[in-house]
Amino acid sequence: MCLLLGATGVGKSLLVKRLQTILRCWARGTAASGGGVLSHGWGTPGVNGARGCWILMGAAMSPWGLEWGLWSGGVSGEAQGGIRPLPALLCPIWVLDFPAQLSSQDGKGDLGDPPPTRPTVGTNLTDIMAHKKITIRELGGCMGPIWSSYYGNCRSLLFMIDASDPTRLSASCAHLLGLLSAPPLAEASVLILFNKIDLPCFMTVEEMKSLLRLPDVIACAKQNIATAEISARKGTGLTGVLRWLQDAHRTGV
Ligand SMILES: Nc1nc2c(ncn2[C@@H]2O[C@H](COP(=O)(O)OP(=O)(O)OP(=O)(O)O)[C@@H](O)[C@H]2O)c(=O)[nH]1
Ligand SMILES: [Mg+2]
Repeated sequence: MCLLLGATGVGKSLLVKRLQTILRCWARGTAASGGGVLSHGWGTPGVNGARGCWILMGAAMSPWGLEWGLWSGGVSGEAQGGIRPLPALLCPIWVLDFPAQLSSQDGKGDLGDPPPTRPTVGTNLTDIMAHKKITIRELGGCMGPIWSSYYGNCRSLLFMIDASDPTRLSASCAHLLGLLSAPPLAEASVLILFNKIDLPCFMTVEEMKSLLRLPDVIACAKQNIATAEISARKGTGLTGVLRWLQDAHRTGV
């Protein structure tokens, strides 16, 4: 179980929806390539080499680019974007792996318009398949007073902070310290997410971390704590969140 916590309106529900969209997209991509995830290596152009080039280009562009490229299978990269198929008899084939970046500049492109969300009153359970099934339990920000009833059986914890609204930092800090000192969460891996980095803010994330005394908090906490800067709206940093979840849930529940 992964707990997803944070004040109301920080973007927890949108994050879960975006993670689902990304995973659906990857699942379709791997299915289109015959379910085969290509590994680094060499192949013959025109057989699987050209397709390998396509995968490289698609993955570098976006998951949608990847899907489109695979559907178009066999169309040369040159025709679609000025990337020439490699002329040699053997050309590299790349792993169809997590793309490093899933974002577009306007927040509408790759992942589509952000789906609407409503304040979560209560709790939302969502299963995602990131190599194995991971259940994410979002607790609405308004449930803060009773979050602790849900700490049991928690392997990982995503704690979200609104990076566009430093006025709520002190409340987030109090919540975070409460979580880190809760005995049932002593073994959990913790990822602190600074969300909404697409919005302008008068304070940088580094300044916020320093205000939160985050280096000291991390040094003193029992848990393994990582941080990430993301935009659930644009998709920035979400592949990193999925990787982190995979690692945190590699064993156990
Ligand atoms: N600009 C921007 N808006 C975001 C981002 N993430 C979420 N939002 C918006 O913030 C608002 C609140 O998002 P939710 O996902 O409902 O927030 P929540 O944390 O689930 O809130 P509760 O369920 O009330 O605890 C919505 O309008 C989202 O579209 C982001 O990265 N950037
Ligand atoms: Mg919500």
